[in-house]
Amino acid sequence: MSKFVIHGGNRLQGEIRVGGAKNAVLPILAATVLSGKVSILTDCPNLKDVHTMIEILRSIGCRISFEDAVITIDTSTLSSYEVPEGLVREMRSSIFLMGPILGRCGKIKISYPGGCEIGPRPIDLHIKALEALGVKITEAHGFLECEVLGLKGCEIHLDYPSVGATENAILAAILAEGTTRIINAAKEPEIVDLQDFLQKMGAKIHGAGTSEIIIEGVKELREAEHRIMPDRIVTGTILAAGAATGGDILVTNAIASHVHPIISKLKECGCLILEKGDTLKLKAPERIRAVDTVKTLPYPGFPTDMQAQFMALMTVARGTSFFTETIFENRYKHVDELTRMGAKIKIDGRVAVIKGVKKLTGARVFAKDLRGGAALVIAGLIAEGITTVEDIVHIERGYEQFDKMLEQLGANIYKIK
Ligand SMILES: CC(=O)N[C@H]1[C@@H](OP(=O)(O)OP(=O)(O)OC[C@H]2O[C@@H](n3ccc(=O)[nH]c3=O)[C@H](O)[C@@H]2O)O[C@H](CO)[C@@H](O)[C@@H]1O
Ligand SMILES: C=C(OP(=O)(O)O)C(=O)O
Repeated sequence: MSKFVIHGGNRLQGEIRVGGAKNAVLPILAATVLSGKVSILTDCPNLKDVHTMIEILRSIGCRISFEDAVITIDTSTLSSYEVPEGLVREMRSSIFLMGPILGRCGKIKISYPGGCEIGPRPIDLHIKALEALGVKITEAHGFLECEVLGLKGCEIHLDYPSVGATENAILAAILAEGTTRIINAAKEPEIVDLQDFLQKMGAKIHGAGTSEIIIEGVKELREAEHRIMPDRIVTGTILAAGAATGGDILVTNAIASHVHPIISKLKECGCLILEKGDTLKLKAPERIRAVDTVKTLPYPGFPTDMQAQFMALMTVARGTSFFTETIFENRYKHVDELTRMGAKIKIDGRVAVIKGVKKLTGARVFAKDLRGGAALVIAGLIAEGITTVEDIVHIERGYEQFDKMLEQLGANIYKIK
């Protein structure tokens, strides 16, 4: 298993460009199935999850090339509605294929994706939305067998603004007959990016970014080209790393409005942040102040995908902060590892109390999940001595060449394979 070795203490300085978002490219890749034509996606991140999605799409007959951040996909050759179990188990996001394959073939057989490192992650809301559109779903032996004679537009009230369920419902409704309204939809920017791509293919959809999305079903879609939106979580992670090290950095290809909840917390910590065009400049004080509270919420609240990285930052802040994780049940696995590095953190259910210390000390720690792993890298950048972060396969699901990005900003970090 690969690991990162970090010699802590360097202040991050310089400029870095953020690439396309994992959480945008995955549903968009699934959406390409709907057209049965060629789609071209640019600025795609070269990540394990993206390769898994490509492998799944190839296994059901699609033709794909991925070179220099450009994915060209021809879904006219789709030949199967059965998604291989091994690949579905590898990546939860394979569930995004339900809506498009049902739209295109009227059938899908897919294994239940199950839970993952950050919690049980049920798919009841996806199932309810698809059933509302007329899909008959049978669950047996760990598989979902779904069938529909013709999807019918309807009103879908989501009990919770689930990002994935909103995306799956959109994808199923695009080729349905009539109008679908998704009420209490998730408002995340990745849903707006999905809408932009679908509109380029000729879909009739509006409202993404608000809590009500309206789709008029169409019979056919066309070829489209789309540039994937910048990854707001990578942007936030780099800003947090800059803040933790007392840095002075410029992040390019960033959309400031997508990271406002993070920027506002960083300002509370004493960082100066300047937004200009598609750049964000951060200048951090030598030692940041603790923020009182961080509560994860659906967008535009503070993102759960930034909770761990921000906690790493708070471990060395002046003062005490209180975190509440409201989205996932099991997203504090980084806490034991941060504690091993000298952090003072207490957990009580969904609340974590972080008492800032003057310094962390380097240690051998294990990434247990994607963002928790990124948090350990940030901790390693500020710790005294050497930190080894093991099991970085988790980190590499969501960060392309994380070590190289940080090295470009002056960090002393390298990867051992
Ligand atoms: C690929 C992708 O885009 N992943 C993101 C997406 O995940 P994902 O789409 O899985 O997250 P959801 O918004 O669906 O999940 C939020 C909460 O709803 C629950 N839930 C969800 C669906 C369902 O059918 N039933 C149910 O109970 C989940 O267990 C969780 O507690 O949004 C999350 C919340 O911003 C992010 O952390 C993930 O990075
Ligand atoms: C939890 C995440 O992703 P996924 O939904 O792909 O597991 C994440 O990106 O932090």
